[in-house]
Amino acid sequence: MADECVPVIRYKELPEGPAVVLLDQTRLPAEEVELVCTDVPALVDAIRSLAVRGAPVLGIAGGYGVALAAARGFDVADAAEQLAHARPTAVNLAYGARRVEAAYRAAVRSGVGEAHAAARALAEARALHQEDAEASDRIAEYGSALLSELVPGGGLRILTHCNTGRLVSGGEGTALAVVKAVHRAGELRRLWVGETRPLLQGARLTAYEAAEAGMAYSVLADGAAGSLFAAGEVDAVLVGADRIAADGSVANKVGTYALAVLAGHHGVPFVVVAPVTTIDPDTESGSGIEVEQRAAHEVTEGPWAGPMGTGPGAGVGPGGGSAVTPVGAHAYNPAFDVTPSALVTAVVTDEGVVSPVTSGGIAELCSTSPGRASRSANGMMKS
Ligand SMILES: CSC[C@@H](O)[C@@H](O)C(=O)COP(=O)(O)O
Repeated sequence: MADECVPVIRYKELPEGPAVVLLDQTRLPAEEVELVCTDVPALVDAIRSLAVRGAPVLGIAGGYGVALAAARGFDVADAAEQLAHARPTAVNLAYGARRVEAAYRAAVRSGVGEAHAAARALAEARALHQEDAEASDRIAEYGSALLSELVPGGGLRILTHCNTGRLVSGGEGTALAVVKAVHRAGELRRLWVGETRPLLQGARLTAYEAAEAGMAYSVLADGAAGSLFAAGEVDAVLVGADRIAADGSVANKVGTYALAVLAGHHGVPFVVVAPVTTIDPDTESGSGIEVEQRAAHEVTEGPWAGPMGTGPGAGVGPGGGSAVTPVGAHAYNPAFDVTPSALVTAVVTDEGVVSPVTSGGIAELCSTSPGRASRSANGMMKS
């Protein structure tokens, strides 16, 4: 990450006390604005409004939020509960909150006193942040090596969905970290960026990161993916994950499943990239993953004109945007969908690659993964 970038997330001592300071992703790419959260409700709002979003950084936000509660003398158990449930699908959020809560509780039990316990909570949150940055580097290595096996010869045209880069991570991200490594190696011909309706994480955020990295990229309407495959323009699909069940089913941004079906039909590798902390062995299968349902106005109003944008129609509809549907239109707005493992060529993690994607392969990875081991050792509870 270049020095001049506004940090995606940090815990900062301000004159008015400690705070979690976020790069407000709802304002990108128009402006880089920081959002200062001095209490847990403000951070929960930031998580729900997607000012901070994407599985790994949600874990970091959950961790810093609990540390903030401890430092400010709020009820830590309540804070962890609020944060763990702020959004239901990305397992990392509950993981981060519970892990830091467990560190705080262990410190309190050891009798070190509140101030030291708060310091231990912050140290744990910082460790989580650092681990995620390191995981990102390993993911990039594993992912780029896998791609050169799957699609030898370079000149790759990679299709991605949503945003999986530095904005979702302590490091360079997950799927986009792999793309960045391929780009640095001179082997990326084009990054196809699905716009990712309704909130345009692809068009707004991935395009922003692709431009920042100097990649050749094109943004496409989600509905244009089919014709792109039919034209033979896609060599591989790389996406992130919000939760991977024990059977290898993958919950990710809505629209991912359609891309997996297209990739399967056209014989194109479909690769899921995530840290091991996104694997949830307690969720047996995809049908057990809770998919967040979001407000109708995200679909019925143009995000470009509302809180996610700066267009002339801002502020017109009930959600703050300008209505694009008839008044009273109902909407179907799941934030995620679930792709069965049979459609996934490989799951790339910071601890290795699972391919073919089977429950046995996922279980084996978890059993040998230090990340997964520390998760249970730190008292992660299913939320
Ligand atoms: C590495 S990020 C993977 C996923 O979290 C990402 O693809 C995604 O679906 C994010 O959804 P969002 O609703 O923007 O939080």
